Amino acid sequence: MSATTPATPYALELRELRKSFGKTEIIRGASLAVQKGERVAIIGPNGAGKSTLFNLISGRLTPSSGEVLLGGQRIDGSKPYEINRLGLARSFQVSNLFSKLSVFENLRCGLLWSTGYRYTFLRFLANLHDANERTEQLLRMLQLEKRRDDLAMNLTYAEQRALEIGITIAGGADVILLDEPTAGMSKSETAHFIALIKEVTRGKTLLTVEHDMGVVFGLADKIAVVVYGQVIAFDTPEKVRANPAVQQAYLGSVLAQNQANAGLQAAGHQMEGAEHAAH
Ligand SMILES: Nc1ncnc2c1ncn2[C@@H]1O[C@H](COP(=O)(O)OP(=O)(O)OP(=O)(O)O)[C@@H](O)[C@H]1O
Repeated sequence: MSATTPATPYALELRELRKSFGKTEIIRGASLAVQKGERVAIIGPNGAGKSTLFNLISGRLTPSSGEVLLGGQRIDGSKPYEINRLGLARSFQVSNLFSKLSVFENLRCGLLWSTGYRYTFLRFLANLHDANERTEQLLRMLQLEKRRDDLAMNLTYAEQRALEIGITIAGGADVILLDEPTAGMSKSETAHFIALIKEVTRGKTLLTVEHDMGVVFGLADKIAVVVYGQVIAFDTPEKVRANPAVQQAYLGSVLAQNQANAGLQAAGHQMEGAEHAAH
């Protein structure tokens, strides 16, 4: 036996990842190490390379150089379904739901697909009972029990997003990638949905690409700031918010913009106060 105990591998690790499209390098040596169970929001300006990073992690794109490791195992160069089998699932857009299947059937398909039922019919039968039970559990978790037998196409937008996340987690992957999970939702739907995501991904490692700072600060244990194809900061929300390099490159302007409206009202009150003091 070796005298040194190997350290627990990261749930997901990017090592000096690079990706060029033609002559243009878009990902320029991005590194990131995510611990098991962490919830990470990837933020950054438009065109910084966030979606490209997601595509490199999930196998949709192959890196020009560098490594992607899932639980310590190299996955760069593997196909998306192989990466999925190894325990990484990525959310799909609503349009990828089976619109003419019921909510229950959509979830069960997601579950059976990831458990590899299609190899043999006997395995399919053996899995079916378990799959039905697990699907019922998921329905409860997603708060979609009342919609169990409705067709996916008849759900509200927020319910479709919930179903899509349900399908993503159905196969039991440990690492989940969600692309702007609350995009297009109202404020109250968003708040509810953040709580739902936290609930259904408890204990899992979660990465989201997110533009909405409310969602970022509500959901993430850590924030990875991507600027010009590199991860320029990776830390807790408080530390990222206070990081001068992040302020300068990105967050300062975004937060300033987000707070502008609220700030106007506060400024109004301060002005009133100042006028009273002057008199
Ligand atoms: N397949 C591709 N071929 C050529 N260029 C691409 C390809 N995919 C992405 N790009 C370019 O890479 C850059 C980064 O794009 P990407 O979508 O990763 O950024 P992003 O940070 O997700 O942006 P946004 O926040 O606007 O969604 C962009 O300039 C984009 O045009």
